[in-house]
Amino acid sequence: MRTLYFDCFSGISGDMAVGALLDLGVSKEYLLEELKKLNIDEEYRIDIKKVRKSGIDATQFDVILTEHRHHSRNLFDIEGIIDKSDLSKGVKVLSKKIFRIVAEAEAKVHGERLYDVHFHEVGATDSIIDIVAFSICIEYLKIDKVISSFINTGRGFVECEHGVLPVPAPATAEILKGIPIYSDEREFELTTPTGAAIIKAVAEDFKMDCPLVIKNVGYGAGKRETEKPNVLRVILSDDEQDELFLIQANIDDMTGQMYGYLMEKLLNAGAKDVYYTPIYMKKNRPAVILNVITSKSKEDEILDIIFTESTTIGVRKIKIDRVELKREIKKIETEYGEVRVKIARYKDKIVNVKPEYEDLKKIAEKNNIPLKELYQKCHPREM
Ligand SMILES: O=C([S-])c1cc(C(=O)S)c[n+]([C@@H]2O[C@H](COP(=O)(O)O)[C@@H](O)[C@H]2O)c1
Ligand code: NI
Repeated sequence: MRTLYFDCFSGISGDMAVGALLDLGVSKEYLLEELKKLNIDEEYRIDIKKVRKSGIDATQFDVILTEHRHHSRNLFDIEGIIDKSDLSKGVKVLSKKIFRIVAEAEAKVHGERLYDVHFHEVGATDSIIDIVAFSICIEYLKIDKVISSFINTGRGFVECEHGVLPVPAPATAEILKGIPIYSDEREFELTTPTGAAIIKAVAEDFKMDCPLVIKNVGYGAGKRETEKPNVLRVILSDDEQDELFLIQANIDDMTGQMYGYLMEKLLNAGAKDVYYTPIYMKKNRPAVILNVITSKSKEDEILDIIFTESTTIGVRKIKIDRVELKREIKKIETEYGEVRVKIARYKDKIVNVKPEYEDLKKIAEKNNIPLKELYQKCHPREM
């Protein structure tokens, strides 16, 4: 199961949330392509760049309005923009959920009816883009569960269209009802109504202690420069033990080159291993068994290649378990330069050390030294 943990130690805003998911690995091209499906009657451009925040490499997501038409949109207008787009159903549902959370808070804070609420900044194009972009990114990541830390709201006062407001802003405070908040010494707004609505819409739980195995981390940059890193951190954990399968097929009518090509394609697509076993089939026909070890997550791609690049019309699938030694790759200096070695440990004891073939191959060709000599000379015992 894929779990995403929002570490809101520096609050959360719309652009930080999008920046963090991009930094985690959402395709920028995919996001920009999907956003084209949103027809907003205002010119804008999107700026996505890597920045350094207190030494941390983070992604900054910025919506820059290239024309300044003042928009006063209400929930009905915004739902219309989203519904008329060609965005996926999931993105539309989540985007409208986030906007409704803000609208309900606005209505409560100002004593208005829901559809009479006119958003201030959140109704502006940049906030619409932030919210829809976040929905696109979270769908792209195929997340099963979202957990968040307590929310650092910041403190002090903030100036906005309303005038000067206490932090958390009234709308933010309304949205964060029931959600654990805190503030540190930083005297400014760390969590905005958009950021609060986003985390409220997606997080199933809020806790500071969240044991998980980190698969990947992303950092979304906040605008302000502060001594503490003004970033939103997202942590992806994927506890799905990727099941392994042995896929087999008996083949007797392919040429050697075709077998070679098929093996290369399968390995390049991420098969854990590919090998052929010679057999004799009915009527003593010489043939091979194609053996492909693949993880479940790669299975579809592997099957595509087998059925398009081989002559087989059927495969056998056997679920297998595998016991693997802990491995690490270390770079070490040798007289010929840097060589990577693969180190395998069994019960914390090094049981195998092997220089990386590609590195030795480069050295052999560059220095005109026989490869076998390099394996002997560069064997880790002497390294
Ligand atoms: O846009 C809305 S609805 C809004 C409401 C309030 C209230 O507290 S009421 C405050 N603000 C302030 O505007 C900026 C931008 O907020 P985003 O959520 O659009 O990033 C921020 O300072 C809010 O406190 C907006
Ligand atoms: Ni307001």
